[in-house]
Amino acid sequence: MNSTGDRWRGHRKMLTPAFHFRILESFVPIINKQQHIMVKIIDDMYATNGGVVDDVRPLITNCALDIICETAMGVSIDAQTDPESKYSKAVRKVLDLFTVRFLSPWLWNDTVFQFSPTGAEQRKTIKYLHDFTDAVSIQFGSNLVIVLVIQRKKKEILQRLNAESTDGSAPGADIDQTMNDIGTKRVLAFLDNLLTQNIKNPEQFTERDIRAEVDTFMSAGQDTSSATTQFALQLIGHYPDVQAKIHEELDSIYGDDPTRDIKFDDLRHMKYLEKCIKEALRIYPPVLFIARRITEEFKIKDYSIPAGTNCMVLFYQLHRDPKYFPNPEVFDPERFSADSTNTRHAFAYTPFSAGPRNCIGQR
Ligand code: HEM
Repeated sequence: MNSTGDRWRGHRKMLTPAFHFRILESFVPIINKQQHIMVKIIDDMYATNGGVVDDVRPLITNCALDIICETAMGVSIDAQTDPESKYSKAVRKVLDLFTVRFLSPWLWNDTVFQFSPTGAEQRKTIKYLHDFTDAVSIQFGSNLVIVLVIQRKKKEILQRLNAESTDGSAPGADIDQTMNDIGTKRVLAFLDNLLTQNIKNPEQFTERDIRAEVDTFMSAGQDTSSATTQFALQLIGHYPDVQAKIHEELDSIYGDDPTRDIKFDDLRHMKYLEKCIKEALRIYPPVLFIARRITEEFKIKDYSIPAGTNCMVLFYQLHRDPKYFPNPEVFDPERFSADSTNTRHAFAYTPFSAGPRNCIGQR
């Protein structure tokens, strides 16, 4: 996410196949496992708290964290069942420190930030997260088991690769076949995909690069997804007519068995819910803005923007332009009916950004 130029282009090309539909579909069992845990926690709270569930935000945050950890790294950190999990607290903290810096202009200067208590706290927390990515600590009850995930997984793949390579071909020659074989036994995480790239091109895609990409997935994927869910629930809660329609749609899918596992194909039938989520992303885009450094001078109307300028695109404001979204503060999922979407300017709504650096996890 922070790299530029050829390095970014090369990594983006390598990572794009990891977001293929087929791979996302293989994550459905993980999502089901975690959503069942969350529903049980909510049910228990409801039963023991006089029919009231006070605050679903931490539940959603922890569920999103468990899903992203398992899909990105193939390990479970049990954030839902162990709310004291040090890792989930550290992720939260890093995001909070980012907000503190953003709201404190005197900390924008890198040197000042480096010597500030906030900078020191951020360094400490990021170091913990890096160490975690290299050596994931999983808590099973009171036993702390340190698993060197990256090394362990690489070893597993290489052992298998060497065992299968009977014709004396170069290491890495059968890597795709080996990964297919491993994939028939367990769900392949993003990390497996990154390790495949590393085994194929160790110099072009190093173990350090793997760590950077896993970090990016964790930070880019977790907070955005959990914020979207929370904002969508809040908005739906304020609009009972919308809520009733969603209920009707879900009943038509799960009516005879409301507790059954979610299937990938169910998504195709959640047309109205999809519109609601899009509308929630319009009103409360989790990425409020993006920033770019201009490399070539260009003009907007009569204003000339010189090279070297830092520019921000404010999605929050863009999504409230009454020219494209009349009564912008009103939650109206019908803004995303096919007719409305087709007639609107393509860049009037960009919660996942647009262009070559848009969100790789959009689908
Ligand atoms: C509702 C959920 C999400 C939203 C609203 C969102 C939004 C965005 C936005 C606006 C950007 C562009 C940032 C920029 O241009 O500077 C971005 C980039 C990115 N997102 Fe997401 N994102 C979401 C979920 C995810 C998920 C689930 C993943 C991965 C598991 C992910 C991975 C990434 C990565 C790797 C990039 C950097 C792409 C690049 O630089 O080539 N995002 N996201």
